[in-house]
Amino acid sequence: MKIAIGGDHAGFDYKKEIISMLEAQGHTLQDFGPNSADSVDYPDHVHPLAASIEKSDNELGILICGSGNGVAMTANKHQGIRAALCWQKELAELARQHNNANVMAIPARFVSLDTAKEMVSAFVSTDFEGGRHQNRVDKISC
Ligand SMILES: O=C(CO)[C@H](O)[C@H](O)[C@H](O)COP(=O)(O)O
Repeated sequence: MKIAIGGDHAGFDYKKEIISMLEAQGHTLQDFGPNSADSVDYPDHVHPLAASIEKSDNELGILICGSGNGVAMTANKHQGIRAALCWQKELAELARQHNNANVMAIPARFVSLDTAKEMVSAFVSTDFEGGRHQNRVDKISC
């Protein structure tokens, strides 16, 4: 699967580890940065990531920052994005199963690297259930 990844300086260390894990799982990663732990403004990295998913260059997106809030707020400004803030595996699964989330936001300063990896593996391997959920997801885009 083609996956976009990005965030800000607070998620830089986790981003490296998650890229390695996903590539080992056979996925193709497009890294939207940042490329160091130097302080950055997350919208500069989130908007192009979100756009790449909207035009189907990538299927899913992973965003990593300190709290997860700013990257999620930014990504959800894009009509074709459904970004979910997740902090445990079950939320990552439900974001895909019930909400057909195409982006997951990870709060790196509040979850362990192992939890982040577990969430990402769950997110990219869980399918949308459709059915009753499809009607609800269709109504998100007012
Ligand atoms: O919401 C945020 C960005 O999506 C994060 O929590 C940021 O990583 C955080 O605001 C960065 O704070 P810093 O003091 O500038 O490192």
